[in-house]
Amino acid sequence: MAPHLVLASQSPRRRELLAQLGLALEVRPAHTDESVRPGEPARDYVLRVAREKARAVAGEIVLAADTAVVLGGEILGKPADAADAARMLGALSGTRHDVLTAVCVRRVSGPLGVELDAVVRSEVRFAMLTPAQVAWYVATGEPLDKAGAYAIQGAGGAFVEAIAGSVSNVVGLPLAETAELLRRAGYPMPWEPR
Ligand SMILES: Cc1cn([C@H]2C[C@H](O)[C@@H](COP(=O)(O)OP(=O)(O)OP(=O)(O)O)O2)c(=O)[nH]c1=O
Repeated sequence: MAPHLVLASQSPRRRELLAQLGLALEVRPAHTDESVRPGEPARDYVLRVAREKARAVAGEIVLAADTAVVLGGEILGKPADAADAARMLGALSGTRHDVLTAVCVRRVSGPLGVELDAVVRSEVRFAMLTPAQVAWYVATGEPLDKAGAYAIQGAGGAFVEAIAGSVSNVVGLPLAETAELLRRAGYPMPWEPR
């Protein structure tokens, strides 16, 4: 029988991405402080937060992730409010940014205790946005719970001119790398022979 898999995330996107693989899991959101430390590089930040989320929740195998949009070294997390969302979208307009997602898989039971992680980077090129586009998009409410104030899988997809790298990574969970971490942690992936 497959070990009990816990997703330490409140994000419906992450749950849906794992559901695409047909994995049975339980959701137990982790409530951790997501503030950036002064001078903390983006890579270190997402990795630290993903590890903290994975360590905050009990389970046989615990999976957690953290996503940040990085624009010229500045980490854009989830916007504080509508004005902050408009500011972020204005900054992303007509330029390229990175999306970093850190994934942490923890297996704590028995002698097989392991903690595995990966940081995946995708590059996104945004169209030049008009003030009307920004105002309309912020009013949809979609940006408010998204890193960098947009959702590539939603209406925000209309602003994305090009992407290099993993699409699922931008949505919040890089599926290829996540499957590999789970496999390495001893989770039987559905395509492996029994
Ligand atoms: C850039 C981008 C981000 N996002 C989302 C993914 C994440 O849910 C969110 C980034 O916030 P996170 O803090 O990584 O995740 P979360 O607070 O939603 O969930 P939890 O901490 O419980 O795991 O932004 C999209 O859905 N689409 C996008 O295109």
